[in-house]
Amino acid sequence: MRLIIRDDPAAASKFIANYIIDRINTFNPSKEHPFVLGLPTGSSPVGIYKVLVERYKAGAISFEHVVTFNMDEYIGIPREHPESYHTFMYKHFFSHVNVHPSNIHILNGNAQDLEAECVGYEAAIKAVGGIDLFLGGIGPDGHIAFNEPGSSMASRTRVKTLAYDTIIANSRFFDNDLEKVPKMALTVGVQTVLEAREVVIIITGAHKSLALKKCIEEGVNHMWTLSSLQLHPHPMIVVDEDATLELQVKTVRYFKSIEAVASSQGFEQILPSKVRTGPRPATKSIEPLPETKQEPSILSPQPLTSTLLAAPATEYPLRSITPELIPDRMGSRIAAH
Ligand SMILES: N[C@@H]1[C@@H](O)[C@H](O)[C@@H](COP(=O)(O)O)O[C@@H]1O
Repeated sequence: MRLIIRDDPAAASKFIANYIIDRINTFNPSKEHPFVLGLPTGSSPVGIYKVLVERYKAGAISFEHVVTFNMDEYIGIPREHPESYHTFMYKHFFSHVNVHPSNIHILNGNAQDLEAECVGYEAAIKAVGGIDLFLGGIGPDGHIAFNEPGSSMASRTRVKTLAYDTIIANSRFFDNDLEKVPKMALTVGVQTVLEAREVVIIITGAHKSLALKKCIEEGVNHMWTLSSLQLHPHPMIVVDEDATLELQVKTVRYFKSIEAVASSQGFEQILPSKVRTGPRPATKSIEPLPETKQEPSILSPQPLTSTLLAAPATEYPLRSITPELIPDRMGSRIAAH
């Protein structure tokens, strides 16, 4: 886990935008080998999109070969609604860069068959070889995408009822009228996020500081679904100073010192080159275990346990099927005389 602390939301956003640009450029995507980017909505990522658009206009990045998957979408409001996540994404990002409309994926909250929509979304992610980098934000209750407290850590894209706290939080976008806030949404699951090769989260503001504490200083807990990142091999959380208010001083100092020492040694903490540039597995998003046992190092920080824990739920070892019950009576065990 990397925790990057910056003075304010603008500096945190700039750090993430530059990180994403660096990742895409290093990956050097092509039509046959596109970079697959997971994207969030909400007020937190707005500053990131702003920098990405500026840097695109300055010629620092192209989205020509970038495929996108959004995290979530409300159910029951038209796509053209000013607060739909479709509208949000076009307003803040897609309309300003050269991403191909055919490469954009956003869940359709008005699909006739919502279940089929979710299954198809997971299949589409798999078909492009999995998500390279999932960018996300969190709610004040620590939810990632719309994976509200109590969501299964093995969850996948599905219909979700929104928590009352989230409905209240989101009412600011609906004239502060709870009645107008959609109560249901489609969302990628916790497991969908964990299967991305890399996850980057932005958290800003004192109102999210308790969630940050729960997610990084305490154990994995389905009541704070961001804490699932502790099971991911390459998570990075970027925060502003306000978001650290509930953290212990030693936690803040620890993560700051890690970053300072790394840069004093002349390098950033980077991903193993295979994760940065592929080659990607055809259908699985998790890298195969190395054949020879490798000691984890700064360039290969992937211990065996994290690989196993982040493996798709379907790949956990299956228990053998319980045999049919055979009727048995104590009497039948007593030898006849
Ligand atoms: N489903 C979205 C989340 O993906 C987002 O992280 C959260 C935070 O939004 P904000 O950044 O506005 O606090 O809002 C909604 O709940």
